Amino acid sequence: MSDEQIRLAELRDEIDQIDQQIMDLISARARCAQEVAHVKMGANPGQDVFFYRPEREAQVLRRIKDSNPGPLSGEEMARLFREIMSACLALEKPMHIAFLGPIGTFTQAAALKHFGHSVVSVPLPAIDAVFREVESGAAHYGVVPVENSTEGMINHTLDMFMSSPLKICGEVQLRIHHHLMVSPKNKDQEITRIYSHQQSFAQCRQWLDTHRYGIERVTVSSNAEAARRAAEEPGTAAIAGDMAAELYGLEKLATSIEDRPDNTTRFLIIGREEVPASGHDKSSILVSMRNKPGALYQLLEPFHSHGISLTRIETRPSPSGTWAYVFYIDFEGHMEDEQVSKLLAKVDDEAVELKRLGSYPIGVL
Ligand SMILES: C=C(O[C@@H]1C=C(C(=O)O)C=C[C@H]1O)C(=O)O
Repeated sequence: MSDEQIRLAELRDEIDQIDQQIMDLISARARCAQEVAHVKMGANPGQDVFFYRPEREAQVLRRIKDSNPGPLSGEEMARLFREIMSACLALEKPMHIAFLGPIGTFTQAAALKHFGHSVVSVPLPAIDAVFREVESGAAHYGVVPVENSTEGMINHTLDMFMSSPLKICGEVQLRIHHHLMVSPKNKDQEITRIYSHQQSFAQCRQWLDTHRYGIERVTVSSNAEAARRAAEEPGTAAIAGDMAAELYGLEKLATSIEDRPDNTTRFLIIGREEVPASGHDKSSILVSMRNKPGALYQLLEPFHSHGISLTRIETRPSPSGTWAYVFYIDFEGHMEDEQVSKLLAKVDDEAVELKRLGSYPIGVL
């Protein structure tokens, strides 16, 4: 054998030995997780056991990213541990995660990015159906889109929080890449119709006007539905993501056609319990104010005086009456923090209504 062949064989033997150690350690870790499940069940007999601990998972992933020695990037290493934790949690309790479907949507991709692939992901036809699935207990958690960097807030999600008892338990961001895709069997046919979701058409408007001007654009309920139709109907194409292309066997004619290169959608994890502090958290509230001069100043001044950073403020028409508004506010910190607790007491004094939507770990992946 040549020197290179001898060296290759030595390295492969070393990799085999390391793989055995990794497998042994992951198995030992999984057995620990099983023991943790028993401890959780014994801690509060007869009460709901929340096996999924968002704050703990965020701490694990953040520590992995911060202590990663390379050569893999911190993101890559955290994604590997995300899947290990997902498998460990599934040993404790298989998580049922409802998401805005159908299968193949960006929301499903966000759900799998946040929870890992060892969950049972359940597609629902609309955002309110996702809320209802979690409220009823049919799903442990839900994943819904809340804002896009190009198109702004998803109002249906914000409006659901006005009436739902659910809490925000986490957040996850996804870079959104849109592709123009067709069925391979129709690849040589002229495209006379393009299917996609309204948000996707809006995020690719300039590209379409430049490269596919004049072709009919038909809005459908989701990108996955667009891909399904393009797979079945000759002369049609879809704008959708990688998951939909793979799911429906479509070929990409043009990739990453979104107008803004940083096109990102933020998703919320909704659940039935409040999340303890992880050390790197944010909070969300809904506040309705009397419609009088200085109302907005009265609402925002306490954030300044208590040194709390706002990360998002949106207004929505209040269901209670004409021209009354509800403010949807995200800010840094956890509601258990002393300064945040004082802030919310002050806001509560000024507001007509204050609804605490939840405190949750800042997204890690
Ligand atoms: C092991 C636990 O249960 C779950 C699994 C975790 C893990 O694999 O690290 C972390 C948090 C929980 O979602 C735990 O609560 O510590």
